[in-house]
Amino acid sequence: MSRGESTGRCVVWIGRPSVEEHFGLIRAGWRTLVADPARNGTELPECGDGAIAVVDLRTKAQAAVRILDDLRQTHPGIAWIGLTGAHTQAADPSVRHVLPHAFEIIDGPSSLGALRQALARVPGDPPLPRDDDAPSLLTGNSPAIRALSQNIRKFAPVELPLLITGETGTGKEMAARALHQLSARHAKPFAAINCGALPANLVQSELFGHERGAFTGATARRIGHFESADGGTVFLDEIGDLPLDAQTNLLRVLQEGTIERIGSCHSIKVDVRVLAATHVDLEKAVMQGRFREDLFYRLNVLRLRMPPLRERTGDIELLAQHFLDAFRESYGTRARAFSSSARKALNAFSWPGNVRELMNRVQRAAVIADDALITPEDLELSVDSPAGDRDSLGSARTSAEREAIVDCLRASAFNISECARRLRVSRVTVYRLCKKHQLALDQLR
Ligand SMILES: Nc1ncnc2c1ncn2[C@@H]1O[C@H](COP(=O)(O)OP(=O)(O)OP(=O)(O)O)[C@@H](O)[C@H]1O
Repeated sequence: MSRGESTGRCVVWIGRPSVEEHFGLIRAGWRTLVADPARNGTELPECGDGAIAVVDLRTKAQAAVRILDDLRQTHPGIAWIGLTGAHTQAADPSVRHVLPHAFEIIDGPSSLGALRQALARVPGDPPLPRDDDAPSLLTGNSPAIRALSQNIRKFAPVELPLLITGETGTGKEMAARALHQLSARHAKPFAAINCGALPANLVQSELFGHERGAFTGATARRIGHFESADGGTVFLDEIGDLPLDAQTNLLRVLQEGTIERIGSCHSIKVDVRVLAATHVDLEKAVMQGRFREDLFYRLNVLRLRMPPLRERTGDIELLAQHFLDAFRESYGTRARAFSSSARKALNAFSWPGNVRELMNRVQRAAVIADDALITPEDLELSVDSPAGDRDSLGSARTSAEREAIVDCLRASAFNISECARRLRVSRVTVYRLCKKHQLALDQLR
């Protein structure tokens, strides 16, 4: 029993958390119960007085406030944290009215880090962190995952840059966190930066910082991620998206261990280990002149390949059950296991979105299943999956087609028109192909 359980400390999430939010809290040691207005109506999960409510006001705010009101009646004085978005303030006055009573409001795009920090600020015993048992975070027992875990243990203490390759959702960031936690740097910061999500004009400033007046709008000095992670690890996700000028500066960090803030000509020593990840072929990017060759060789000293889920024989059912157990406790769902046809469908499916997609499908199934056993329909999977016959040439073609579509959808930020333009096909064709490959856009994101 964790300290969180013994003191009644838990999170009651009002709304429906994304799978990343859900598992992010569970991994941080928080027992997480969900009151989803779309599913439970106004039914409240059973929680102790030490509970903290996280009220998701980004969508269906009024329904969430109704549940919060009920919870505050049964647990007067319960601390709650509000997650608000662009539309929250404009909503019903009853929603606006409740905001001043929040322990804290997190405004803007969801950030798990900010939520975890806000939860830690609520007075009371924090839960025991579970992040320290890093190797077991990579749930799985397949030969591929066991070999990977061995390599993570081997590479963690080595002070060299490392490149993690693998398809989307295979767990690259998880592996990077495990490498950090198993290294001598574990007590220092771990900074995860998605290079693909940074606006091109802000990349340098985000990574290396800037001086006051360095450019229009730089009204104060800003410390970049490399400086604030001094002594720790910097994880650069989607490294292939880093603009060329930032690549040059990154090379200097790797060669000389120094950075310069924008607008300054002083070098600052930084001691960070750089881990980078890519889901695109960096060798190809080098050949096309989009990625510096010298940087590629610097980063590619050690390499970890994250196996796609379809290669992890035996792990699919294990992971599915692992996620279902967590969702069952959180949602109080009836579903306990998977029917034999659901297991067959899980194993036959090709999982283009890998573990992330599996989590999403299991979450959805756990929420909607009426029975103790989850069916293929609950998972939105057909029993006759197109990937059933994996070794044939036809299957290889199907796989390549599916991968091309997933990559393109991702590169187009899941905008169908943009994806159709890039693939030079009609939007209808993109929809048809998504259907053919059972690509559910909301499960891949
Ligand atoms: N072995 C695993 N056990 C439990 N959860 C996992 C495992 N592998 C991945 N996950 C979960 O799957 C989700 C995707 O993982 P992660 O973000 O690490 O993938 P990624 O390869 O970095 O994805 P992307 O390329 O899209 O950034 C996360 O919520 C992560 O917690």
